[in-house]
Amino acid sequence: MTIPFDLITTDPNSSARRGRLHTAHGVVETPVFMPVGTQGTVKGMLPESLHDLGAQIILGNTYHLFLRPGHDLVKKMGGLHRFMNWSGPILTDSGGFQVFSLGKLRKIDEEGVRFQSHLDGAHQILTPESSIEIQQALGSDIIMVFDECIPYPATRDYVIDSTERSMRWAKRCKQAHNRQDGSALFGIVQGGMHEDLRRKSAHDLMEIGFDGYAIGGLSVGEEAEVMYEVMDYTLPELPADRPRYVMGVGTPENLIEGVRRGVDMFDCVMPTRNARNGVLFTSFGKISIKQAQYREDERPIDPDCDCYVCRHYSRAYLRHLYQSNEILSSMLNTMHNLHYYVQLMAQVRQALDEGNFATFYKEFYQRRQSGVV
Ligand SMILES: CNc1nc2cc(C(=O)NN)ccc2[nH]1
Ligand SMILES: [Zn+2]
Repeated sequence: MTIPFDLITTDPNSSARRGRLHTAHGVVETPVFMPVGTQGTVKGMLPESLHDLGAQIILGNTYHLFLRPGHDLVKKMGGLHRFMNWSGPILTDSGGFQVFSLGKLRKIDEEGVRFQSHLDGAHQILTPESSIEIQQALGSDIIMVFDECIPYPATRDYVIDSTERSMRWAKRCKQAHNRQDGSALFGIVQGGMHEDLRRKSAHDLMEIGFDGYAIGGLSVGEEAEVMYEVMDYTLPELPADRPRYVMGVGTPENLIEGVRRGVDMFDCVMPTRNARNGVLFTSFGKISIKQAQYREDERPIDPDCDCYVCRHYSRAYLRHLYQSNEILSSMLNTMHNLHYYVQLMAQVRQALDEGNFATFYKEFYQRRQSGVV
């Protein structure tokens, strides 16, 4: 089944849109932030806690689960939903990004990518067909095509050759995708930071036809302004009645700017990875909890946050846990950061429902002017 996407409203003053995505494991209200669960777990979070803070859909990484424990084992255990006890929708990326950022001695050719596992050096190969097979074995609700996330910077010739190959791979993915399990297949726009190549990639994908469209190849070291430019000229090329997903993005500001330009879905390791490094997101900016200034600070991380952590713990305690390298430090910091990201999107959806996204947008930046309290 194609994933029916209801476009509910488009903001009168911008390209922001409110939508609803129907998946085999439930409905996803958009715009949405998807926590990353790389190895079959959102690090430090119980699935129930994820659900309680408002997470709707999570992301699994094909590269990691393929290497360990193996997609055959996960399938044998009933699929990723059952394996990790997450009953909501799961989107799996195709492995394209990780194989380039983690794999060793990669060799790319028309067939796919040969690499050595970062775990044990074993020689492996990922192809469009095997990536789809792995994602279907995992039981993914939203499957991503296998493509190359082009490094930045790259020569125009490299971008042209790589993007054309990724479009050929996208066609092979569509042919390999078995729709019987109710999963959806999303195409991924590449094209580097070149407007003409991005527009052509979008059109090539629409020729093939997908249930949703992602913008890949961003958040690879480019300036935020370049990221926004790519969104500005790529998003209007995509069909309005299909979900748009920007991969690997981003900071809270990136999410708000993406929403304003018409993005429906985001994923990023920033809230979870920063949490483990003691960096906490708040409505007025970021806090590095290890700083001595928080040693006797009895206030919550964010007075405007109603998460479990902010209702029960002081900055002083969270600093103590971090300094002591306690397991609970990662757990509580992650819970707060994910609550911030997920609730930021809930506030965006509410503003779009109430027709005051413009006011929300202005206030989002005003609160950050005041700086950390
Ligand atoms: C953290 N930055 C970041 N950029 C990404 C790009 C892709 C992509 O183009 N996949 N085909 C995927 C994940 C990403 N994460
Ligand atoms: Zn909080």
